[in-house]
Parts: sequence; structure tokens; C-alpha cells
Amino acid sequence: MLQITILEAAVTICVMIFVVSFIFMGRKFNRWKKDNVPFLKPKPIFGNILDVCRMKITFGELCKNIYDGISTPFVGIFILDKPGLMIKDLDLVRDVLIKDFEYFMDRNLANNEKHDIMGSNMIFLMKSPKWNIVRKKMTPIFTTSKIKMMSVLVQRCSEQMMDYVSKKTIQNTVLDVRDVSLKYAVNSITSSFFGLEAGCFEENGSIFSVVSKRIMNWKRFSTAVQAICFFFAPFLVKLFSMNFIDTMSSNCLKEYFWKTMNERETKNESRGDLLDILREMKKLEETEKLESLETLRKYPILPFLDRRCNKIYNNVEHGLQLQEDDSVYIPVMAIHYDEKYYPNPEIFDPERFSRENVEERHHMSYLPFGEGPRVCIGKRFALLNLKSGLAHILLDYEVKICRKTVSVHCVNPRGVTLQPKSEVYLEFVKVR
Ligand code: HEM
Repeated sequence: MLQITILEAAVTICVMIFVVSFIFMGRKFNRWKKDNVPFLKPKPIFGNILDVCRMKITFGELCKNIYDGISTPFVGIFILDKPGLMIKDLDLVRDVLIKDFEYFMDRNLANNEKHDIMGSNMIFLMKSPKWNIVRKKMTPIFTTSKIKMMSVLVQRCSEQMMDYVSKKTIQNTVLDVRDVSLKYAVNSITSSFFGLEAGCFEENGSIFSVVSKRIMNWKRFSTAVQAICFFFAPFLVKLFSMNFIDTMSSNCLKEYFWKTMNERETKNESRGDLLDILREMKKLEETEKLESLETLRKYPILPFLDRRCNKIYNNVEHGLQLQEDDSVYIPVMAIHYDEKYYPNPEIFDPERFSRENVEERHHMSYLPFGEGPRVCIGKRFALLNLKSGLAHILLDYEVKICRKTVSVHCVNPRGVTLQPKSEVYLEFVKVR
């Protein structure tokens, strides 16, 4: 009788799993060829994102490599076995983001409603029709007039940051600006939108400081793997019941927000009170913004945009047909570094954003906040925040690179968003 050892049985099972996955995951690989769309040859199982799954490069960098290597207006790729279209032509980018938005309302990101209540209720992850309702509700909070009202709170946060910087630089003139920026951003957002004092600059830190660091810590292997799954392998998110924000962080946030909500109810306070106070406050002077715009060109936090095709799409002008559930990718960072739109793209040159220069460029050549109905809702607030923070620092300090500075070009390959690999130490020299 045929006898099989445990080792042989294990090897046989592994081979079978590999062969089945190989066949199963490769069954869609003829899709672009069949539709006569130029495409990149996929690798078994991983399609075209093997190096991203191995965390050798980020998806943003992969998009840039693909963009630089093609001369066609678009190219077919495979995210694992799922067909995706990478777009290079800016008119087609405009069609997807704005003109034909009704076909591309959602992002591809996983939305695990059953196991991840907090994550699935984040508007960024939401799908239509729920997204349409929530976006409509949120829009009035972000109008120009409301943002202007928030400017005094932002200014106060800038001043808190300056106190922190001036105290810290007595002992050591070199600071990690990534840490300072995160504290500043959390303080500004919580005070402007929720009327909460996050207290990130306080000596003993605060729960917000701990939680935001935890959420943004892409150095943690588990955070990086989860992010890759949310963007590129939604079936794994559902299979392993993953959460977009980890349980400890989401519990802390929930507890803090509920406590404050209850306090407000007891004291009979309302959001109206906050806005009333804001109305009386004075406005922040408009500060120069070209530097902020150029910074976001060189370092777009989201180096690619993605959309999911929600019904059959026919673009006659570009000879393109997409099926329901196809993914579309717009390589933002690659566009921002295209010589055609930005000569010598490595050079930091705020003049690129003078009115005349902007008018000469294609509208879709600058996408740090995305575009169309799903554009970043916090765009105006983010720019105000950036301007205020930078203006306050640059008024009092000259900020220089020093011996501890590691090049910010070292992108963290574990991040789906663009971020430096390590701390960004800079020297603060007082000028007044
Ligand atoms: C420099 C800072 C920021 C950058 C570069 C940025 C960038 C982006 C980008 C690229 C998107 C995707 C847009 C698209 O798919 O077309 C986005 C979406 C979003 N952003 Fe921002 N963002 C910033 C700050 C903020 C702030 C401060 C807030 C809120 C206070 C915010 C709230 C949102 C929301 C809610 C969405 C999802 C919109 C939707 O799906 O309808 N962002 N952001």
C-alpha cells in the first residue's frame, strides 16, 4: 500500500494550494489583451504590484515608474488579479474625476461595515449612495466663510506651537519637524471642528498625541500590511475582519468624544455656541501661499488617486471601455514630476504657482487635494493651517538642515501615503 509521510503530505498540500491560487488568481489576466488596451505583463498571483507587496517601493513610486515608462494615454495593469487602468492623459483624468463622475463615485478602498464600524463610517472610505448623503451634510462646515471663522483658532494653535518650539529650542536647537507638524495638525483640527483642546503640545503629552502617533505610525509592520490590504486587497480585509483604525486607538477616540459630548449636553452647550464665539474673532492676515503649493507639488500626501468604475463606461473620444468594478488610478506624484508641466521638477520653485504660470498649465496637472465632487473637503482649511504654521515659524526662526537631517527623499516604502522614512530633524535658529 502507498505510504505518505507527514512531510510529503504537507508539501503536496502546499503545491496544490499554490497551483489552485496560480490558476484562480490568473483567470482575469487576459482582460486588457481581450479589450485591445495596452497593458503591462502581470506576474503570477501579484499582478503588477509584487514590489509593493514586498514593501520594496510604495504604490506611488510604482505609479511614477509606470507613468515614466509609457507613451500611451493609459495602460492596463493588474492589482493582484484585479484589472486596473493607469491614466497618463490629463483630459482623460478630467473626464474620470469631474465630467463623468457619475461612473466613478467611489474609491476602491475596502469598507468593512460588519466588523469595522468606526472605519467604515469615515467619509474617505464610504461608498455611494451613503457617501452622497454624508458629503452633502458635511459641505456647509467647510465653506470659505466658516473656514475664515476658524482662522483665530488656527492662529491660537500656531501660537501654542511657537511656545513649544521656543521652550524646546532652549535645550536643543534641533527638532523633529514631523513630530511638531503632527501635534500642530491634531490641535488645529480638533479645536476648529470639534471645539476640543487636544493639548498635544503639553509637557506630559495627551491621549490625542498618543493616538495620532499610533495611527500615523507606518513603521509598525502590522499598520503597513493593513493599509496595503485596505487599498489593494479588500477581500483580505473582509476575510480577517481588519479595522482601518486599530481597536485601542478607536476606543480612546470614542471615549474622549463621547465624554465631551455628554459634558456639552449637561451644560446645555451646542455647536452654535462655538460658531457664535468664532464669529466675533478677528481674521488671520492672508499670508503668502506659493511655498505651500510648491511643497504639496513635490510631496503630495496621497501620491495617487483611485476610483472604482460603478457601471459600464464608454469613452468614445479616447477609445476606452471599462467594466463595472474596474479600478482606475491617477498617478498624482508622477504628474507633479513630469518635465512637460514642471521643468526641472526636483527644484523647489514657488514661482511655478504665480497666476500666469498656473494659467498656462493643464488644470489637472496639480492634484495634491484630488479633484471633482470627491475632492478633499478640508482643502481650504489645510491651506490655512499650513500658511499659518509656516508664517509663525518663519517670522521668528531660520530653519536649516543640520548634521542630523536625513534626506526627506527617503520615502517610507511601508506607507501608502507619502511620508519620510524617518524623523525629519531640522535646526531652528532664532532670528528675532
Ligand atoms: C495638506 C493637507 C491635506 C491634503 C494634501 C489632503 C489631500 C486629500 C486628497 C488627495 C484626498 C482625496 C481626493 C480625491 O480622491 O479626489 C482627500 C480627501 C479627503 N480629505 Fe483631505 N487632505 C488634507 C487635509 C485635510 C483636512 C485638514 C481635512 C479635514 C479637516 C481633510 C478631509 C478630507 C476628507 C473628509 C476627504 C474625503 C472626501 C470624500 O471622499 O468625499 N483633508 N484629501
